[in-house]
Amino acid sequence: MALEEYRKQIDDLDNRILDLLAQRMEVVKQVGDLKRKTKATIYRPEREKAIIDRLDKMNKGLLNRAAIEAIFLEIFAVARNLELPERVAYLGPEGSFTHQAAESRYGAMSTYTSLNSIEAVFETVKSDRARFGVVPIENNQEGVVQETIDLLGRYDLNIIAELPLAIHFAFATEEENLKSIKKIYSKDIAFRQCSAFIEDHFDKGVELVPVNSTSTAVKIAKEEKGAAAICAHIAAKEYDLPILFENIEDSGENSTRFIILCKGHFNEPSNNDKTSILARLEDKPGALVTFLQEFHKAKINLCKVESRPAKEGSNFKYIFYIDFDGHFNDRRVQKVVKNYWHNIKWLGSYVKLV
Ligand SMILES: C=C(O[C@@H]1C=C(C(=O)O)C=C[C@H]1O)C(=O)O
Repeated sequence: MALEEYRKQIDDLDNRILDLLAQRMEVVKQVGDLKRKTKATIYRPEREKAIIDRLDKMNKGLLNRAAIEAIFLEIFAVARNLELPERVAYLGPEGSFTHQAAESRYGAMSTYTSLNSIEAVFETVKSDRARFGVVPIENNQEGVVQETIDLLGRYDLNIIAELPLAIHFAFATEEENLKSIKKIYSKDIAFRQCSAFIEDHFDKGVELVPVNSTSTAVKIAKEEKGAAAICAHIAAKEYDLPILFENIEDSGENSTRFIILCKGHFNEPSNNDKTSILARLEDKPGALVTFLQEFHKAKINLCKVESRPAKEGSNFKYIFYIDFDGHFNDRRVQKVVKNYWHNIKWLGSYVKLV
């Protein structure tokens, strides 16, 4: 068949896809009206997961699960926006990895607010200036983001979803020749994670200048002669700084887990959930062991236990951040927590992705 004929077929199929999408959005609008009347929640991650699971199962074509997910997450994002445009606050600046994570879930049609600190994201969601907040909670090379854990204790917000993102760094500059580069701007953590690349390509004479974000690094490198930035792909694109090398990080397994925060939101069980809690246990020998043994006895898998010193004025010495498999409503989970009501703060139960 000639190219023109193939293209004709593609055009016809696109027309049908668009028509079907418009029909889908009509139904979504009705769902939106219904939800507004009943004051129900717009974002239902467990329903979105169920749709993707079902499509993945019935799929006989060329698409794999990742492709189905990429297409449908964008459709869901547009759908939610049609039900009720909802603002998403994230730890900025624009072009940060958190921005990239937020866009991967909320798509191109949502309204975003970039904020300067993790606490500002909590505060913005708390005071209803945004419906959702996206912040990092853990990097597999650097460990947990302690500020996020502490803020989860201080604010009454819920974790409604987790977002794992593979972190890749790019090397971007206006210079065409590496020899002309005198200064490299980036975040401290990025220099550490790209140390082999820097050693392999530059001598000791090059100055590594830490700045507060990789987006700032890009902005400076865009203006300054002889400068380069180590940054997120999205940041270089945003400021139109040419990328010379992609994926320059030492370890190919650098990933960050982000969480989505929301006020007063409860996800229905999805069959593959994770629950996060904060536990304040008495300062006496064996308190933590006894508590954790309850999970063991109930055959509940613990994914993470992090201890944080309790702040002054508290009767407790340590606070433990705990992730475990299962939904808070599961009978097994309820059995464990029923003797610990006073010690536990439930943070959220959400679809497990990691
Ligand atoms: C339409 C709904 O609202 C949202 C959009 C969805 C969709 O586009 O299919 C699914 C779940 C919700 O996040 C719904 O709850 O069914």
